[in-house]
Amino acid sequence: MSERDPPELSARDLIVRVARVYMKPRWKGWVTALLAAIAVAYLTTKLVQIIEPATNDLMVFHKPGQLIILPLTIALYAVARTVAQFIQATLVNRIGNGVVGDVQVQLFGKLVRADLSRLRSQHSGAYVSSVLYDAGLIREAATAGVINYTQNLLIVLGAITVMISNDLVLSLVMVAGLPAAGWIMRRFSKRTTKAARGAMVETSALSTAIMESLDGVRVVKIENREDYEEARVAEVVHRRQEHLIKGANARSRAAPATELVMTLLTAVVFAYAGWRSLNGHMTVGAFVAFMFALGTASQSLRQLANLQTVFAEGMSAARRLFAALDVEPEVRERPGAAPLPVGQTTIRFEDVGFTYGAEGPPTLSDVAFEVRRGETVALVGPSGGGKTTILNLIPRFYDPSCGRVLIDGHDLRDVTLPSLRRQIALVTQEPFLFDDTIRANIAYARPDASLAEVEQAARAAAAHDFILNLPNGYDTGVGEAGARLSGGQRQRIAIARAFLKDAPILLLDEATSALDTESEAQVQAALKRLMAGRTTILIAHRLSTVRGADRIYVIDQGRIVETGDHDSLMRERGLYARLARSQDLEAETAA
Ligand SMILES: Nc1ncnc2c1ncn2[C@@H]1O[C@H](COP(=O)(O)OP(=O)(O)OP(=O)(O)O)[C@@H](O)[C@H]1O
Repeated sequence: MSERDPPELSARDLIVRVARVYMKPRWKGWVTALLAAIAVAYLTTKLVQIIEPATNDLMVFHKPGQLIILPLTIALYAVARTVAQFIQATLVNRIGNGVVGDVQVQLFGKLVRADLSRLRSQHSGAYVSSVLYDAGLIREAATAGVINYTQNLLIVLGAITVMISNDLVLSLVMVAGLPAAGWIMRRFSKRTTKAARGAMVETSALSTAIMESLDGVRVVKIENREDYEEARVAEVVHRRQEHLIKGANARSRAAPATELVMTLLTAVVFAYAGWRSLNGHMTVGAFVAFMFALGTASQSLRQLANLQTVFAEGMSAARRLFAALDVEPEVRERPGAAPLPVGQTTIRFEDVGFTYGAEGPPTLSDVAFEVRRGETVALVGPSGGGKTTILNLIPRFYDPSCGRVLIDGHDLRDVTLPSLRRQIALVTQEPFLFDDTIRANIAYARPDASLAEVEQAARAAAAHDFILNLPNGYDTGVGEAGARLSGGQRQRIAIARAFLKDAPILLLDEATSALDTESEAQVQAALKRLMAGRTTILIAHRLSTVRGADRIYVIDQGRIVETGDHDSLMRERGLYARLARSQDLEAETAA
């Protein structure tokens, strides 16, 4: 039941795709930023070029006429360059953050629609890290990275041109040194790529470890495991640090190593230029200009070396991003799927088999039953028998591995997902509430519902009175996952949500297991009202709650092993009777 994983993309495919998806919609700004970067490179080259006449005319030939013109020209070039740099930076920031926003929204959109099996296969911390961290890395590579790279590359080329026009032989000596610098950059780039990948994996592990410790904070406290959790997180932090240090080292060594090559070449330049000057073949201006060009080129080369890391990290992030975006959910609508008509809402399982994951033993085998409109059917049986799995197949959280699930004769795989899920209300063991107001939580399925409708649903769910006693009534915030409410209150909010949704099919998963007697009585009464007139499938561990069901299916090891009402099943003296007896015994012991 796993989704199909896409093949890994090559570097070229990644670049093309980042350009198509994120850069194309912003091409005007991006091209302007690139033009600004080219202007910066051009003006830098101009500044390099002017050094020779400036030095010769002012220092060697002492031309007073140039005293104003040359410094003024330099100042003009410098101001123009700064303007171009401002334009470039502003655009790069705007485009970059736009890209981050796009990536984050797209990634979350994909996650929230992904198969349950996939979402369950990874900790949510990993998704959080991906949404927050990877997006930033892609931004850096796709905007600042590309534009600065172009700029610095052009500056290097410009500086080399100036050097060649000055002295061909000397330039050839310098150009001969470039492959050495290139080799160093490639070497370090490999290391940074590796470190970037490692850091990403550990960033996701870190979010996971932190979220897990906080989610389970009560267990951590009661078991005095704070030190252990701290050490666990410290270990991940340490591993992440190792990768970050390796990456940073490679990055910071790449620049000085490139610089070393350039400085060694400078020594060669001095030797050669000194010899030429002694013979009267080189002016001071030419030499100073050459050295200035060399300095500019080497600074840009250093920047290029640094940018290798940005690209390496961006590529790793883009690879992860697209791998996540390209996963096609298994549970999806067939082409031409039609809405499920609102009809009798008879649910039918036909020889359904189901296996979690690609292999492993089947969780369900030959499950066949029918629930007609308005009936209440209970699923009972030992823990792990497959009751929740049966329930999960009805809203298509998963699809059966074999057999069919039908509503009013329509195979669920042939109907549209929203139309199917509109007809189903689900109240689970641990109802989930969002960190929002009571009203928003009740109206989650119908955000347009009026306050009167929300109140009516809350009354039916025996929740209205306690809601009015809260500080802000229906506008009271419930806290993270409803933490400010009791278990019974959360249940009743979930029941109110189901009332408001008013769906013809009701799925109840052990809705009253965690409540005290008084809460349970209130919740039971509310559920009874909710079930009236709806097609209901109810899972319960406590058999006392299923006595009123029209039929009871006893599920054991993925199969229906007994069927009947309470009395007939008791007479059968099978598994149900045994479970009932053991629960009576427990009740007596508890009393
Ligand atoms: N996401 C999953 N991935 C793999 N196996 C799973 C998954 N969910 C459940 N199972 C396995 O499927 C089997 C049936 O689980 P299910 O939750 O349907 O049982 P249940 O009858 O509802 O149990 P309980 O009464 O304890 O809630 C169990 O063996 C369980 O380990």
